[in-house]
Amino acid sequence: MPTPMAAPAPVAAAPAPALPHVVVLATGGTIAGAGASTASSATYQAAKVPVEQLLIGLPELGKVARVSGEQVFQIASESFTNQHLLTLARRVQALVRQPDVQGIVITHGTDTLEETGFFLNLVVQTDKPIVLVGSMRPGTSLSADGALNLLGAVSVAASPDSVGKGVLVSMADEIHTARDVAKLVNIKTSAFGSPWGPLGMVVEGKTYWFRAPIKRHTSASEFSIDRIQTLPAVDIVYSYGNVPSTAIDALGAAGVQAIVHAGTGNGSVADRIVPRLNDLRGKGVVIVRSSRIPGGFVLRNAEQPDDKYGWVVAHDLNPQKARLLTAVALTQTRDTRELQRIFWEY
Ligand SMILES: NC(=O)C[C@H](N)C(=O)O
Repeated sequence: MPTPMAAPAPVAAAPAPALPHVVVLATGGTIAGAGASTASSATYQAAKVPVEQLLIGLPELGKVARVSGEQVFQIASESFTNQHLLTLARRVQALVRQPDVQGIVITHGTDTLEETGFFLNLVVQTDKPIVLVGSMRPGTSLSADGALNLLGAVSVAASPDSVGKGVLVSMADEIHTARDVAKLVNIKTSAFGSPWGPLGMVVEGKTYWFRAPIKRHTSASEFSIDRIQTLPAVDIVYSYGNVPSTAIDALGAAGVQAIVHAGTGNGSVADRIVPRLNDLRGKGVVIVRSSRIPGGFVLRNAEQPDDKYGWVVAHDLNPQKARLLTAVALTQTRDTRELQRIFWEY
């Protein structure tokens, strides 16, 4: 007769690990937009839907994180100012200092999303994930992209694998470093790209990584929002055939601290513009030579004798990112060698 088997000892179910707490900071944009009909995919009002509604409409978020929301602004991103950047960075810095917060998601209009992301990458001191996300279609549209993008961004912010990778941008299933990414296409939902490729992908709430950022950011940055009260005036002039010096002269008269020249090709500068920039350089204005071409990078002392003129080159940063790095760097130094070191390192 077989001996009866002892009844298995009851196994106490291991308590499920607590989901990470991710704070969604909402700033507006199309991801909070509303159109008149489901056919309105490009005609709509941005910055209409409050953060509570965005989160309630996406119960799937509860499977990847404990999510709380906060409305920081409700604006279209083309209307962001330096003051908005400073206010947002201070709020993000305060939140990442809280031990009960594991990650931050920022919903943002796509038009200047890359600028805000890069600014935060430079000045927020943390290893915790900070992820920016937007959408190209309002939530009222057929095939709206915001909900899946938001779920992806919260998943990235909640993932331990995102720790220490700096500020990220999650759009259309891709994960980019905010340092590299730019809006390259309008209208299409695959609007964002990085000249050196995305870092990874987020699919069904799981992240897949293929590379990591090499440039200095967040906790390895020498800059801190705690030490920045205001940003100095730094503006961009765009170059093209037949370009006059009108814009440069006006910026000089307005007293800007630095001019980012969005040059043609390898940051080339028209012969009649060079002396105008050097006049301003002589008065202490910092000149940063960048390029209007997405991809590639500006070589020092190619096209123009940067050493002789005391100009700085923007490396591979697009003009709008070069503006931000110049402004942040100018809060610490006006020395052009130091500024150039900063452009190589960030
Ligand atoms: N797709 C968008 O979000 C565009 C909008 N104009 C914004 O940047 O706020």
